[in-house]
This record gives sequence, C-alpha cells and structure tokens, in this order.
Amino acid sequence: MSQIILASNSPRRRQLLEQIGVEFEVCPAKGEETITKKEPSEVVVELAQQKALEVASMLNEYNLSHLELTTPQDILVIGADTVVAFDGKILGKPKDEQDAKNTLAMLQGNTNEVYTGVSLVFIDKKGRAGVHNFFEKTDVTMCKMSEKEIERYVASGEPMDKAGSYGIQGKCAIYIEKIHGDYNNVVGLPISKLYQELKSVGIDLYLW
Ligand SMILES: Cc1cn([C@H]2C[C@H](O)[C@@H](COP(=O)(O)OP(=O)(O)OP(=O)(O)O)O2)c(=O)[nH]c1=O
Repeated sequence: MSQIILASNSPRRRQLLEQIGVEFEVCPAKGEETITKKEPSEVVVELAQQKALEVASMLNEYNLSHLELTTPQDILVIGADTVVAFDGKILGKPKDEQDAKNTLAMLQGNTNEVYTGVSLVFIDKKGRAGVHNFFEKTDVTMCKMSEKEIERYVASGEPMDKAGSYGIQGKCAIYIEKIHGDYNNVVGLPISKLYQELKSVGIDLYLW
C-alpha cells in the first residue's frame, strides 16, 4: 500500500488514523450527499461511498504533486459517515440549536444506535478502481437529562457538528451511562474494524 487518502473534514477521524500511526493525506469531499436508502446501515455506507468516490475522482484537483502521483501507484481513499438511529428516525447533525434540543430531549434516558459506514476505494497501478464497504454499530445509553441540562449542553456549542447532537468524547461524557460496542465507532471511525477489513482484502498497513 503506497498512499492513503482520508476523504474527510472530521478532526476526530483524522486523530483516530493518526493514533494508530498511519501516514495519510486529508482531501475532504465537497459535494452534496444524496440519500436513497432507508436503513441506517445502508444510509451510512451510501454516504461514505459518495464521499470516497468523489475524492477518488477528483484527486488531480488536489495539490498532491509531492506524492508523485504521475507515477502509477496504489491509492486507498477512505470515506466515512456517522448517523444516530433512534425510534425509527435517522439523526444527522442538528440544523440549529432548537433541533439539537429536540434531539437530546428524545435521546436522554434512552439507548440510541450509532452507525458509521466506511467506504474503501482502491485505485490500482492501472487506474482501475475497486470498492469495499462496511459498517459498524454501537449502542449508546444516555442518562436522563433535565431541560436545563439540555439547554446548557446545547449552549456549549458541542452538539452542532455531531450526529445525534452529542459528542461522547466531549462534555456529553457525563451523560453517557454505558455503551455496547466500539467507542471509536461513535466518535466517527471504527478503527479496529477498519484495520481488520483491510486485512481481509489483503492490505496490511504495516503500522509499526
Ligand atoms: C454520536 C457522535 C458523533 N460524532 C461526530 C462524528 C462525525 O464527525 C459527525 C457526523 O458527521 P459526518 O457527516 O459523519 O462527518 P463530518 O461532516 O464530521 O465529516 P466528513 O463528512 O468530512 O467526513 O459526528 C462525534 O464526534 N461524537 C459522537 O458521540
């Protein structure tokens, strides 16, 4: 594997890849996302794939001259998308503060499901592309929150760029009763499954 590109603006995803010692470039997707699926597991994979394919198809627009991409080589583009599912609803990032308050009023005292889809787009030496997608799910149980607590939390600004209007890794940690599954999946990238899935398609990251 010679070059890894993370198709994401998310600082959390960047940190998780850095944490395991992977060398990569960040080239965020810019396009509009289109949802045609209904199941959360299918929605996150669909959106992750749109991000990864968009970046893969635009690689020449990024200033990657230092990667010597004129020489054909293998490239891996990683796209990811996270949503929260609760009571038949799929919750992305809040539209505004009121939306965040309504979402938290619904999630508090209950268990929600966090889905992250990951799309791996491979471009081989001959310019051929291949795609491998997967998702991970984690159950998150939140403590009860009073209206005042929800208001204070939303006023902190933390919910605004997060699916389900909460950040398990941030201030909201005090309202997380328990989780079942991979913590990193909630933060935006199931790093263990990513490594295992890469291995299953014959890619060893040779991390250390
Ligand atoms: C539930 C939860 C979500 N999140 C974040 C992960 C994702 O970054 C974000 C969901 O938005 P996404 O649309 O998945 O990702 P993004 O817009 O941040 O980045 P990009 O599309 O460029 O890859 O919510 C947390 O950080 N903590 C949490 O506890």
